[in-house]
Parts: sequence; C-alpha cells; structure tokens
Amino acid sequence: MSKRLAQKMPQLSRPDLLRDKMLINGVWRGAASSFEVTDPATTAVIGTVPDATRADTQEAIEVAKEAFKSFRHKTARERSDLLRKWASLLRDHSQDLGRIVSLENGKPFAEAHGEVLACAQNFEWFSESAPHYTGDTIASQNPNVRLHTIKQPVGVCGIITPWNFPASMIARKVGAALAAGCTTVIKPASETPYSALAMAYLAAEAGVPDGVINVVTTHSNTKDVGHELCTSPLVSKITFTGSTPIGKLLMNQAASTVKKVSFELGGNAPFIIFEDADIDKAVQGAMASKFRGSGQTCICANRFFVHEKVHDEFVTKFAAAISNLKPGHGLDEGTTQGPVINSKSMAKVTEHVKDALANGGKLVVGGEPLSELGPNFFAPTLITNGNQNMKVFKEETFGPLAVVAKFSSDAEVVEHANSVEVGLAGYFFTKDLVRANLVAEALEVGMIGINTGLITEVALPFGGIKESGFGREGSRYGLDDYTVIKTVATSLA
Ligand SMILES: NC(=O)c1ccc[n+]([C@@H]2O[C@H](COP(=O)([O-])OP(=O)(O)OC[C@H]3O[C@@H](n4cnc5c(N)ncnc54)[C@H](O)[C@@H]3O)[C@@H](O)[C@H]2O)c1
Ligand SMILES: O=CCCC(=O)O
Repeated sequence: MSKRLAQKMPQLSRPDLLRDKMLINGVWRGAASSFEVTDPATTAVIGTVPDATRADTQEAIEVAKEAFKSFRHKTARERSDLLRKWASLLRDHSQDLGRIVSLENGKPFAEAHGEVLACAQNFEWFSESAPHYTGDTIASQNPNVRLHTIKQPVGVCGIITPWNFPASMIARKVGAALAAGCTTVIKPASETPYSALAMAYLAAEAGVPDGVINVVTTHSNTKDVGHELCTSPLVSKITFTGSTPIGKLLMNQAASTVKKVSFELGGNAPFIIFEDADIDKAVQGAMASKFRGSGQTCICANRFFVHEKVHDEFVTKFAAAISNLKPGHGLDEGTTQGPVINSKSMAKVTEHVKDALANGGKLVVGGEPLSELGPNFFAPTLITNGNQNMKVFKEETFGPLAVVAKFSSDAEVVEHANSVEVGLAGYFFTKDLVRANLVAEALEVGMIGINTGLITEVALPFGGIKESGFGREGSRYGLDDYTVIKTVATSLA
C-alpha cells in the first residue's frame, strides 16, 4: 500500500465495510484477476477488487434466478421489514459509508454523507411503498365478468450504475427491486466499487437472503459483463444510469430478449434567470446546481441564461460565491469542492473552457487546472459572453464550468433551452406566477426546479425525456419499472 494512500485512508469504525471481494450467492469471492481502484484526488491506489468475467456474471445471474423462486413469495410486509432494517444499518454506519464514498469518488465528505442518508431514505420509502402497492379492481363492460389486476415482480434485474453517485444510484434501483420482490445482479462503475460492496455487506447483515443481491465488479471485462446482463434470457429487466451513448448501446442489446428497461441518461440542464428573479436566491441555486459533485451530477446546470437587465448583478454575485469555494481532498476538513473523477474528465473540462474562450467567452473566475492540489483538480470556473456556438451549449461538461449567456425575451430563451437532444432537468428563477406556469410547460425536460437549484428527494419522480432516457425512479411511480401487470378476467356465467 502506498504512503500517499496511507495518509488519506480514512479510519473506519467498521473496517470490515471496505470489502475487496465481490458477492455472489452470499459468498465473498475473487475472480481470475483483479483491478486497482484509485483515489481521484491523488491517483493513489485504494486497493484492488475482482475483475469479473462473463462466466462470473452468468453464475451471478443463475443464482439470482434461483433466489427469485423463493424471494418473490415473501410477503410485501417481509420485504418491507428487510428494507427498513437495511436503511437502519446504513444510518448506523453512515459516517463510515460516507468516508468510503468520499474516498473513491472524491466528493466532499458532507456531500458523501448526505448521499448515504439519501440511500437510507430510499430504502425507507420503498419499505413504506411495498405493502401499499397493489393491483386494481376494474368494472367490466360485461355484467357477467369480473376484472382485476395483480402486480408481480418482473424477475432478475441487471443494474448498471455510474461513479458520480456510487451509493445512491444503486439504492434507487435496488430499493425498488427488492420492494417489488425482484432479485438483482449489480455492476457498479469500476471507478467506485467499494460503496456498492459495503452496501451489499450491510444488506446481508439486515437479513436479505443469499442470491437476492449479487455484485460483480469489473473493469477490463465491462463490455462482456454488460452484454451478458443485457442479453441473458434469465434477466428480465435492465436498469441503467450513465451516459447516453452507452445507454443506446445497452438498449440495443436488451432488445434481443425484449427486456423491460429503464434508462437514466445524460443531461444538459438550462438554468434561466428572468429579470424579476430574486438574484441572491438565484446565485444560491446556481451554486448548488452547478458545483455539487464538482459539476458531475446528471442534473447539474450546464447552460446559464441570464436576462440582460440582471446579467451584471448576477455575474458579480455568482463570481464572488465561486471564489469562496474551497477545492481540496474530499476527506479534508473544510473542503467544498473535490476533484473530477479522472484524466478524461479533466480533458473534457479543459476542452470546453478553451472552446468557450475561443468562441468569444470572457473569463471571470478560474479557467485552469489546480495542479498543486492533484492531477484531477480544475478551478471552479465562470465564463460570460456564452453563445450557441460553444461546445458547452451543445453537450454536458460534467465538470466545474459555468458559462453565462444573455437573453432578452422569454420566447428566445425557451427556444435556446430546448435546442439540445437531451432533456433531464431544467431550472428557472422568476416571481411571476403566469410565467412560471408557461415556462414549466414549455421546457422539454423531465424535471424542473422553480426558484431552486436543488430538486432531488425520494418523493420526486426522477427521470428524463428525449435522449435523457425514460422510467422514473423514487416516488410513487418507482415500483412500476420493477413489476408487471397481470390482468385476470373471471367469467361468472
Ligand atoms: N440520468 C441520470 O439519472 C444520471 C445519473 C448519473 C449519471 N448520469 C450520466 O452518466 C454519465 C457519467 O457517468 P459515466 O461516465 O460513468 O457513464 P458511462 O455510461 O460511461 O458509465 C456508466 C456505467 O456503464 C458502464 N459501462 C460503460 N461501458 C459499458 C458497456 N459497453 N457495457 C456495459 N456497461 C458499460 C460503466 O462501467 C458504468 O458502470 C453522464 O452523462 C451523466 O449525465 C445520468
Ligand atoms: O447524477 C444524477 C443523480 C443526481 C441526484 O441524485 O441528485
């Protein structure tokens, strides 16, 4: 273990939560080879985990299929109790889990800890939903027929998740899956497997039966493992959160066996400030929406549109707030801004900054890597004079870059906001009730924040439209994606 690593390795009150094996059928085991996981702030190695193969994945799928035979018959109350216990263990160990999330993802500890609590809330939500999720009695058109529906678990779910929320992207899916009575094979991102493994370890402690939750970690065999999950006839559903290009690839693969699918894909959120907005509130919202996770959340504001009458006031206050951010290691006290995940992300932020400046942008704050902090730190950056020729107005940066464009009319700004292929989240600030309704209806996105930059909570139906995907996670719709409706017609004649 490297010295650099030892400095940042968090002290855990439960060191056994840092698992270095994968979980198949209740057994913690290795694979033929393993891969290294690194701390994005330093690139020091945290440890190694198994590099699962297609054969390992087939085994995990088979045991999940076997476990489904009995798990599907657990009563809703029994599944509810399991989720409640799991949530409670997550709360008990939230400090340790937060440290693991922060270490492997890079986000500040406070954000990582918040993510763990969000996981517990997800399990609590689905624990409450399970016993209340029932079919319907339907009035038939025929007096001699009775119709009713039953909702049944879809079966084995393949779960593929990204690194930006190493814990909560899994919780949203596995919470709903277990509430419905499904079993799962989880493939976490290779950058952040430890959070997934720790959560699965606590699931076993909560009493989740062997084979219900399986975790396969992989790096060099990602394509094979993904292909197996998406094409195996034993898997009934694929749920994926990640980029739009990989989503399209997996959707194609899943079509071969007509699986039920839900896809939470990339965004490119517009953030609009109208002339009647409360500017201080808008700055607060912009900070929360743009810089959470160092700009690496799928619902991060990516394109700022500010009315010409309030542009200068907003820019001055936004620049001051950005200058107050404190970049550093996520586990260091006082850090409010971690690194980006890797060199590929650094390259993308750098490219978007250069491109914006080459297309007439004016640098206000930041603009450069913070190499003295580590290889993956980029200064929180603000650029004005934004325009539609810039790359950042066409694709998400997924990094700490905010570019502001001026606008002068509602029609113009809505047209620009809708000019991209994706539609996940959108935000706007106004005090005008009529405008608020009309703009909310006009924006082509799945989720809208009005006078707020923070929208995520478990009660909110989370998901996108257009090329941001489909399906809704959390909320009262969250179980629909993990169940099938069976209709029963009974003849009385
Ligand atoms: N809509 C949402 O809820 C949401 C949430 C988080 C992230 N995202 C999006 O995810 C992207 C960033 O995450 P990322 O870089 O990890 O995305 P990614 O698509 O590269 O990876 C996501 C997951 O897919 C896996 N993967 C990659 N290639 C694969 C393949 N060929 N077959 C099977 N699996 C494969 C990765 O290992 C990871 O587990 C951004 O575009 C972001 O907007 C969306
Ligand atoms: O990155 C996507 C999820 C964002 C969130 O949970 O707020």
